[in-house]
Amino acid sequence: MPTSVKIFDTTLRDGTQGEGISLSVEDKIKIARKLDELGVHYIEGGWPGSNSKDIEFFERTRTMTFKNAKITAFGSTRRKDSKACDDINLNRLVDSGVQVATIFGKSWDFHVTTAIQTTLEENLNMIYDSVQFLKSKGLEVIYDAEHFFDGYKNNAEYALQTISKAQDAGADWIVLCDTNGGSLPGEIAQIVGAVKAHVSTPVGIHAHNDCELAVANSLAAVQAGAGQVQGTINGYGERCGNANLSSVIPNLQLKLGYSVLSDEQLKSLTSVSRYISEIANMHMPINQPFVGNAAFAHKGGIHVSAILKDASTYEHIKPELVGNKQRVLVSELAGQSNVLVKAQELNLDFDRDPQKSKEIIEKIKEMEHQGYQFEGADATLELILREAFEGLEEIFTLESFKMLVEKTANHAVVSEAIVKVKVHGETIYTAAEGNGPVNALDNALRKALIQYYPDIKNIHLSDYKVRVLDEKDATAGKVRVLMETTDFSSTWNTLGVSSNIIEASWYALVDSLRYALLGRTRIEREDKDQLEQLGVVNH
Ligand SMILES: CC(=O)SCCNC(=O)CCNC(=O)[C@H](O)C(C)(C)COP(=O)(O)OP(=O)(O)OC[C@H]1O[C@@H](n2cnc3c(N)ncnc32)[C@H](O)[C@@H]1OP(=O)(O)O
Ligand SMILES: CC(=O)C(=O)O
Repeated sequence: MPTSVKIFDTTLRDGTQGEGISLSVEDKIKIARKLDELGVHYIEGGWPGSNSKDIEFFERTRTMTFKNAKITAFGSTRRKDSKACDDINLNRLVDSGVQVATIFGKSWDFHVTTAIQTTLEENLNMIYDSVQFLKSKGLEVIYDAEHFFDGYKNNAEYALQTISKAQDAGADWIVLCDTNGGSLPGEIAQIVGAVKAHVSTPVGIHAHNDCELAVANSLAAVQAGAGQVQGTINGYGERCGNANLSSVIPNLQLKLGYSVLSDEQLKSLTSVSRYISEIANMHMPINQPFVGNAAFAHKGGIHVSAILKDASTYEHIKPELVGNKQRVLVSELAGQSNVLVKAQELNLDFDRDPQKSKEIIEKIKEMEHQGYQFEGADATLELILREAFEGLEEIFTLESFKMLVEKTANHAVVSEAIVKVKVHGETIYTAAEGNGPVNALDNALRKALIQYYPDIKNIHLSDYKVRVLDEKDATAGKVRVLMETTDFSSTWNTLGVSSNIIEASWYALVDSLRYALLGRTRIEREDKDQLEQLGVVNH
């Protein structure tokens, strides 16, 4: 049985077959560089026979140096009833300049007769001729046996004949594909075992996630003798995606003891996975195992109390092993421990005053009962904690505000806000228009404050969400406004709750400015450092 496993990353090929993902050549190159730093062994860059973007990717990468990974180009076996040497796709693989070609061929008799509409014999010839042609050009050849598991279940003898043909023609790897993602781990293990008894060529696995089992199936295949796992970062890919390498890799290395990456490389997994989600412009689920923001976040008071004694009470691995970190959330489910940990995180000067933390917990629970929810509003929570532990200076006080919203038959809606605030003992009136009432209020408040706090010109509202709260007693008829503000190098979130949407927005707005003016925290700086490392923040 192998003790090491090769990782074949297909984020740039099968990953881009996922709905909503489209990468430019520049994006692909950035991702390839990151994957190489992570330490994957193969990077499948695309299909040169498919489009000019992929041809350009290979043109550019052929002169680049990769420390760890081999770049591979993807294609299919030759078209039916033709010669391999005349096949455009196979020639594009050779012309791409890669040293490794990955081609897929049919294993399932039903696909041979229905999808490509040829004979079982001709399909065997297509496989043999194509692998042999690429080998004759000096390439390492990875043969992806498409639909192998479905083919084996339907006609095991034929499925085995197809991979024997690839082996006879000199394939370096035979990768068994669960293309439709419908197999279960027990079946995968049994069939990989049967294949291992049939061929001597090293075997790999390529699993799709249609039953949410791609990671489990990949692990089962490795345990049955597969030495290569194909997958994508964050599980991107056709339909429900491919095996998620951000989970496959740590499971193989930390749970099953296979050698995959170095310890240092494994520590970059979280940042690589988040970097790729940024470049792909795909939302990263917070609860993604190992690398998600919530993968080691503790909310329940019981959990937090225990992790303070020993983190392994509620953590299956040390988050640092994969470059993630522990987080403690404060909410209505919190106990005193949550507040103490949060206060420590914020570097607050407190002397473990149990009475004070108890009061804060009570206050937070009451506010959550009224509709506040602090998990998404770290800045508002921080202001509450700073206020309680350190006391905060008042940057201004509201005397009043008024809103005017006017719509005439012939003109678009105009919003205007008039604000009266007291700053440093002086009362200031301002009025401003905006493209909506909240924008007008924001503009008027800034106008009042800018002479005292010129820094606010650099901050902007970047997101605004309103949620109508459930009809529970305390929250009936209320809305919760969540605001995101940015200074283009960091962002922070604040929150307001009221039965009036303008008042809720006001609370969130005031907190967003207070937070900006009262100084960023260690956490904000850390996040910024992390984003800089990821290359997401530009100066
Ligand atoms: C399991 C997988 O994920 S495989 C990868 C799937 N990815 C993609 O398809 C993305 C890239 N694809 C493309 O850009 C295009 O489909 C191309 C350029 C490859 C082919 O385009 P076209 O020539 O217009 O063919 P089209 O896509 O309509 O049909 C596929 C053809 O390939 C044939 N084909 C399918 N699999 C194979 C195979 N393993 N070996 C040989 N031929 C095959 C089909 O029979 C069909 O031929 P037909 O037109 O004679 O019926
Ligand atoms: C090759 C491939 O992508 C598959 O069979 O799913």
